[in-house]
Amino acid sequence: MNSMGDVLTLTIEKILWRGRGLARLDSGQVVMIEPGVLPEEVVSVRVTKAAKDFLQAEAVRILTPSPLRGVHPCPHAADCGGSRFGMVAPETGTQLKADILRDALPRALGRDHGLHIPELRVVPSPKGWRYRLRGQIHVRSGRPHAMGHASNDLVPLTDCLLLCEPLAKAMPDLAKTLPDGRFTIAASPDTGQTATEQGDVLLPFSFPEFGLTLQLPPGTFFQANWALNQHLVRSTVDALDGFERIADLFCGAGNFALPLASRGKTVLAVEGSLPAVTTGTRNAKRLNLDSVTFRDANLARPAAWKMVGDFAPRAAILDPPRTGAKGIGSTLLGMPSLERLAWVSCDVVNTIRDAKPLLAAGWRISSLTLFDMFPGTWHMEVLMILERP
Ligand SMILES: C[S@@+](CC[C@H](N)C(=O)[O-])C[C@H]1O[C@@H](n2cnc3c(N)ncnc32)[C@H](O)[C@@H]1O
Repeated sequence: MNSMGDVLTLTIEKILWRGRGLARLDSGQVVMIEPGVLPEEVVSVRVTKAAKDFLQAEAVRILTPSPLRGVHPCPHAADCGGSRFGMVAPETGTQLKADILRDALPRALGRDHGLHIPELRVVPSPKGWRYRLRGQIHVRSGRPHAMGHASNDLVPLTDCLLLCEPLAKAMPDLAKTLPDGRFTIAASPDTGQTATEQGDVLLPFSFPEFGLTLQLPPGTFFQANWALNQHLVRSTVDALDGFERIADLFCGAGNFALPLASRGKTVLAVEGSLPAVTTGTRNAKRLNLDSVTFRDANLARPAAWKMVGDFAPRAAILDPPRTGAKGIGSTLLGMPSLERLAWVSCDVVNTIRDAKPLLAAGWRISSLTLFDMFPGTWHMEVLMILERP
């Protein structure tokens, strides 16, 4: 029996969903190791939790490194948890994520799921580093910090390799304008202009393929990897080609709804954050996109779904937060007008949990695409298209 604090030598079998390494003791007992280890590495680990069926552990030393492991390029890597897979080349990271997804998806579906899983399409990020146009910093005495991964201590930041160049460069000056606290900072992909969530600056964000430029406040949610977001939006819009009435649920400020409206679709865009709805509505008005209606509603409540049902969409986009949207599968099943769903997922295990009632009723997964939105981390965005039987 192992207990907390024990040090073990283990070989990593594979990386699990959420980035943890899986290893087994000679007895067969599973050990899950905190993110940052790679397949086939021999690692010295310290047990941090001894549960009944498994152990949790953290790596103390990499004894035999994977040939995939290189030197992490960030000076803050040892303390900051922001890019825990930054020790592999970005292309390798993308392949690693594809392996993680190929392993996790059938397991989430359940042992005897009997479903056809389409071949995975993988879209890498145009940039492996310096891709984020939005980030969060903790400010203390006018200086930027990140939350340390091994503790709750703040790590002073001189740079962040995830942030695009203009934002990383402006970070110290932006921090000087802020009181102590946690703040969003953002940069425009069009002009490089930077701003914090405080104040009333609007930053331009273009969709060249759709001929649209949105004006977004830095504090509003938008996809941080804007270059790859172009591919995500195009794939989603293409997947719903042929449908005229579309519900964009968990729509944010209209990342999908506005491009869809620019193609003449009638869109009901539903979102629980009022500032995002206000931003979406303002952009629709500015751009004369009058076939989209934004509604501020909580999709955990039946009243919101009554509104969606009354709209009678033929297709829907679902892009809930990481925690997913429990109960949504049964609600969608009760909506007879729906024929196709574009489910945008940043946690596919939660998505499968939520989609199970639809899959059990015969809906099929017709396509599956991994967008490597967050290089340097284990996180990924998955677009799953579901079709009514
Ligand atoms: C992953 S973001 C997606 C936003 C948008 N689709 C985009 O691509 O920019 C999830 C969105 O769901 C919204 N949200 C979370 N819980 C919600 C709820 N219960 N009802 C409605 N919207 C919710 C959040 O405010 C956030 O804007």
